[in-house]
Amino acid sequence: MINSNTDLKPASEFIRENAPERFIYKMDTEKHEIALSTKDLQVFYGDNLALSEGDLQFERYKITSLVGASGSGKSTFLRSLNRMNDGVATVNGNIMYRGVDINTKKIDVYEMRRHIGMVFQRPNPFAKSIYDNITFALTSRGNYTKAQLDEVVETSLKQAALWDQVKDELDKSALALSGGQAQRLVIARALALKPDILLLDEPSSALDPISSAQVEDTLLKLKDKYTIIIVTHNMQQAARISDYTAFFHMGKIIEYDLTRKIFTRPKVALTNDYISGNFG
Ligand SMILES: Nc1ncnc2c1ncn2[C@@H]1O[C@H](COP(=O)(O)OP(=O)(O)OP(=O)(O)O)[C@@H](O)[C@H]1O
Repeated sequence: MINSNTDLKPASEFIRENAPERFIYKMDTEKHEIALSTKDLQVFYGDNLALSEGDLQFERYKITSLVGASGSGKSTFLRSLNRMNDGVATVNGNIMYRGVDINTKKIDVYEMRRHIGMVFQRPNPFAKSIYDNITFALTSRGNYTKAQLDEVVETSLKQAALWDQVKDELDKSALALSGGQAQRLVIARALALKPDILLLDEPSSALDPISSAQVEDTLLKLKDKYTIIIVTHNMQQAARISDYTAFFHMGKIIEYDLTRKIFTRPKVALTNDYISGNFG
């Protein structure tokens, strides 16, 4: 007999009654290049466990949507990916980027964020010219010639599909741009640092439908060169633009798969309920 302690509970009692079923797609790394992955990610705000069992792989040059009801932990997860939760939450687990765990103390967080950039929900251009918005992060950390800066401004604005609209008024205040233009300027500002991965937290939820469609078009064009991870509440948007979708529920990733599978044949009943609009 392995253990004669008759006070121990039977092992069947370890099974949690209401633990939701989960399905997390694992990529074949021979066929898919992984740009970023997380392992056992766990996030606490004080004593409150906001996210656990965060294991995801993000494929290079693909768009991954993070979806789920309000408070399910999507932003908490996304913000952890480039250490935006430093000083706000305790993040345990590994975030692997090019063979390095970026969730360790020895990481130069500012340098890492040049590789993994973030765009927030509300367009937040600086009270500066369009030109200076793009060049600000570069000039504050290095020496560039005017020609180099001009080149970065043009390339970033073209990539963000804003160049044609603003090329003759680069000295104009960025605060005068429309919501959709401002959000594309903020995307251009992130691109100016030549990141590898772009994280976007509901980048079009504060925009009108036309501006939102422009931002979506921009993201689709960007995936040739960037790996994109986006939090969205808009199921149509997730279905339209993303290659992979992760469904979050009460601080856990319940299902992760190819977007077309999530939206046509989800493996977990809860995912189906959410995407069918039954809750959230
Ligand atoms: N800065 C914070 N301090 C304390 N608790 C927080 C903080 N940010 C988020 N939380 C809590 O963590 C949980 C997950 O929140 P999170 O913002 O990640 O969810 P979400 O799925 O992104 O929601 P939404 O779609 O509304 O943005 C919630 O219970 C929330 O109250």
